[in-house]
Amino acid sequence: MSDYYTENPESFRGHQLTFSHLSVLRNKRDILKDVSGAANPGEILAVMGPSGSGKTTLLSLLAGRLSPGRGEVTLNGRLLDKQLRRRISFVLQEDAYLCNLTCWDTLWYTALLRLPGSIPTHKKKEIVSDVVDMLDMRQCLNTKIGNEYIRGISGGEKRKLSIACELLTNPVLMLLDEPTSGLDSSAAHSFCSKIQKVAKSANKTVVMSIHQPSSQLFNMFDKLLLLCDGQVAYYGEAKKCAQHFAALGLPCPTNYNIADHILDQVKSSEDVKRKILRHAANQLKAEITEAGELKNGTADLTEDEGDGYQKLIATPQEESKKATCSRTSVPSESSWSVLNETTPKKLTRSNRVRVYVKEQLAKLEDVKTGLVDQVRTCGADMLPEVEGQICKHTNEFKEKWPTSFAAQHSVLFRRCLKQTWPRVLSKWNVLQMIIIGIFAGILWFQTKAVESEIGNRKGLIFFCIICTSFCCLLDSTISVFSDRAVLNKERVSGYYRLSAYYIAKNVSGIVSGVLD
Ligand SMILES: Nc1ncnc2c1ncn2[C@@H]1O[C@H](COP(=O)(O)OP(=O)(O)OP(=O)(O)O)[C@@H](O)[C@H]1O
Repeated sequence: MSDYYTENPESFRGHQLTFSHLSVLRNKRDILKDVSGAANPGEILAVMGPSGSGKTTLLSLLAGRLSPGRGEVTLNGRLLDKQLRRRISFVLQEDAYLCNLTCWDTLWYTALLRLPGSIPTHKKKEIVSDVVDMLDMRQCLNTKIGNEYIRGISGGEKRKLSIACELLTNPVLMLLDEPTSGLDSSAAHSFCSKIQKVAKSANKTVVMSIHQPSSQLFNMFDKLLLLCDGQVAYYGEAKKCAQHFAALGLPCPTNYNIADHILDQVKSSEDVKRKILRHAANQLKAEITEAGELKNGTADLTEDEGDGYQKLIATPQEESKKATCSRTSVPSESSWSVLNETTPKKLTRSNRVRVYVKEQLAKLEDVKTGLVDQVRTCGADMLPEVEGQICKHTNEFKEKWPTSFAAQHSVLFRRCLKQTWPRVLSKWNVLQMIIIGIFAGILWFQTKAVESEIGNRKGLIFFCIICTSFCCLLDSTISVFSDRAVLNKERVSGYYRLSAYYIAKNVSGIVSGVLD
């Protein structure tokens, strides 16, 4: 794997996604109601539910593309802002592409548009190559994407391409909306194992909505969020879900796919649904009460201690233990038990939390002092370099666009030409031009070079100009509709400025029109 995925420590450390009490109301109907949960780095959170249960709406909220009526979404404790939103990738159910480009062209132009201009070209090629290898896409690199008229890459390859385009930017969070729809169970399994590999090796947080996974696929998920009519029917470890439903008196029959079983239950009678939802709501309430008890214990902490506490209360919840503990310095289950054993029994729970927070803050202070000392021992010369690196990373993510206007225009111009080129050079277009040429030749054959023929000659020039302009205009008008989905997708993801696209499209249209 390229060091691009690991060299930025901030991104490799991973981002924990937390969403709490999300509610969306549309046309007086609760599309989502009080949905809470979390997803950890290196893990896959699967969102399941019957059709219309609110999976896509939830993913749109998590991507920051929709504002919730209530609730909040945070990444590593920070509310989603414009800067963070740009580091989230959202792969839609139906993705749009330029049909005449090959997979390699698509990836390469995406890399040129989305990777910061400061990365040299050879490094960008290396990154694209790595992503191709990660998703095992070598065999379709030179195949056109295609559309309903042009035979192109398969549905599964299209899904991989969508994910590859997003992986190029090294996102901190990947949201995939039904990435396996349209794939057979073995293709879906192989696809998800690749996603799992990427999540684990690059420490990405992955949330995917899925309809009806096979049992093999279901076992790959670390956590599961089951939705029923926009409400949480189950949230927790995927492998504990069978046990949970059995405890509710709804055991999964032997040799039956647990994913199918739980979907059947949330689609069954109103009584069963109510029972499942009530139980999930009670569970959530219990967790909130526990968190509330812990929070009360920090009322008299200082501001710094309070910050440490926020990290601490995130960890007792079962879901956040594993990943955060391995990557960051938040306590693990074992540290909780150590804490319980080593602190005097008379201390209340809130006081134990306080002692623990103080210890952790002291440790962090030690680490900070150690780092400063290390830099000092290596020589003061290193400081400007370190500072420069920090500023570079920070600025790269603060800048509004990853590349300059000129670079965007140049890439978009080449891409537009590549997209229109096959049409300009198509046999039908060449034949059309020959017929128009013959027609004009017959009409204006052997026009004499005398004053009385000036009108005729003007007519010929007018005909040629109108013919070229209309072909150009018609082509642009048609392509606006076909390219619109691509433009929308790329604009929402912040690929480029609209002005750069508009100018590139027009200039390439004129060039193709003249060559036509
Ligand atoms: N803007 C809107 N106005 C009114 N209703 C909406 C709006 N957006 C979504 N809905 C409704 O909200 C419900 C949830 O939609 P959503 O697309 O999130 O479901 P889903 O679980 O992703 O479904 P599927 O699995 O079929 O893709 C649907 O019943 C849909 O009709």
